[in-house]
Amino acid sequence: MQISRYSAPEFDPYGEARQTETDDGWRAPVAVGPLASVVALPGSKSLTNRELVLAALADGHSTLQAPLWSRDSELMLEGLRALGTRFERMPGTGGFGDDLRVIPADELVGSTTIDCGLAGTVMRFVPPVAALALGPTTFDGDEGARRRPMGASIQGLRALGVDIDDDGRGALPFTVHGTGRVEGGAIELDASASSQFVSGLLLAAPRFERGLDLRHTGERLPSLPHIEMTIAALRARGVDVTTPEPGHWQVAPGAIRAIDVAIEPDLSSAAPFLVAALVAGGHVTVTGWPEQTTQVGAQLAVLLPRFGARVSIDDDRLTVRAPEPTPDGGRGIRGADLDLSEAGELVPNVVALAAFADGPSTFTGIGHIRHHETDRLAALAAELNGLGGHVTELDDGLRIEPAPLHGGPWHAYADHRMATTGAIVGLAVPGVVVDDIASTGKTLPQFPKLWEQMLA
Ligand SMILES: O=C(O)C1=C[C@@H](OP(=O)(O)O)[C@@H](O)[C@H](O)C1
Ligand SMILES: C=C(OP(=O)(O)O)C(=O)O
Repeated sequence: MQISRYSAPEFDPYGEARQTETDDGWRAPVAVGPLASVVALPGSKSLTNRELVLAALADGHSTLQAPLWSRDSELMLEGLRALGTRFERMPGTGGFGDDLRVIPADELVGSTTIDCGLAGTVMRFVPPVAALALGPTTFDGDEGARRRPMGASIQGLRALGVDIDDDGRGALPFTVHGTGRVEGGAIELDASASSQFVSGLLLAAPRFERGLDLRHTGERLPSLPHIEMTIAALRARGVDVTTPEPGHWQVAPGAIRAIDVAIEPDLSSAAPFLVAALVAGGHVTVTGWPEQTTQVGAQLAVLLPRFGARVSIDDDRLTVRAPEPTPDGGRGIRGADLDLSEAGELVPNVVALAAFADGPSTFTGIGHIRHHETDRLAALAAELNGLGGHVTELDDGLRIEPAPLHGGPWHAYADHRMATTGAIVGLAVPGVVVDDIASTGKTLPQFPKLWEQMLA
């Protein structure tokens, strides 16, 4: 199947990070002393990509202020553009690139191919939009994307009356044969592999003729805060969404209001910087921390104290301070046993923290992160153990027993959060070389520069 590879004419999300790589990879800088750093971060991936979809389906022009500009948001933009949405860039208000006006298509049109890259939000949020377009839309992506589960999206759309051609593997590539309308109605699906199956259908549901009555049938439902984020974004645009009981959502058919939205900084991208304060010592402040948010990254304010961090919030600045060092000069980081099912995207960075604790940690409820950009449970165990660590894979989690680490190669598996996890380890372990720091372009193209600035 022919697909058009990702190419954004004006913007190379990997360019900036690539410049910091040598032929071997990126030599993770070692922290030479305690940190005293202030970090500002660009917009949230999850908020940006939800608002792009909703703005494309809205009843007028919407403006996104301070959206994220990264590979995942560019792929979303290109996908929606291919279906007829128009975009106008305007001078930015957020310090990390332009603002964006979104002009919905009078009529969405398929007859196109959409590259999902490795973006879960693109592969799960755009097919329901393509179902509302007239004509066939083929979805494909990176090699790693073809391993990510798509069965629940495909079956869910079929149950709503949408015609889809696939090869039966429940994965990319597949073709949605849009007819310009989706009947909608009541369906069941198993979203235990990803909350994004639910979010994707909810986002487009107001445009289905009968709306949507969706029940999750699986035993577990990961990443609930991300579903709450979807519901909040819909409600902010006047959509009637209810949750009669856990795992059951109803969306009434109706207009999606055009609004202007300010995108919050990405609090999950804050994780490596805040974890750095514990690993290197000292303190790190992240600016623009929202007072109220649906972002799961806000849980860092309660998660990091479980490892001994001291967290304070002063206006819109969140500061994380390292614990008091132990009498023998240790970092004073405690091990912790945590169910991280809500916060799967924070796991890689938190695992790096656990590797420097005084005692073991066990993280459970995260079997689904085997389906993220890579099998993150296997990748974290392999990379830390390759440097002398003692990490055991569990069915739905990881056990980390701290062990002295040594330098060596760190594979990112094209996974932005594996790359930043290697950077965290390298703060305290000389000679860690990350093979693909440019993978951070997925959500944070400025990562190497911000990391250097934090250490300066
Ligand atoms: O809807 C979203 O924006 C996301 C949902 C979560 O996916 P899973 O439910 O697959 O973990 C999260 O891990 C991902 O980074 C972003
Ligand atoms: C799982 C993640 O991404 P995606 O949106 O591609 O699922 C992530 O960012 O950690």
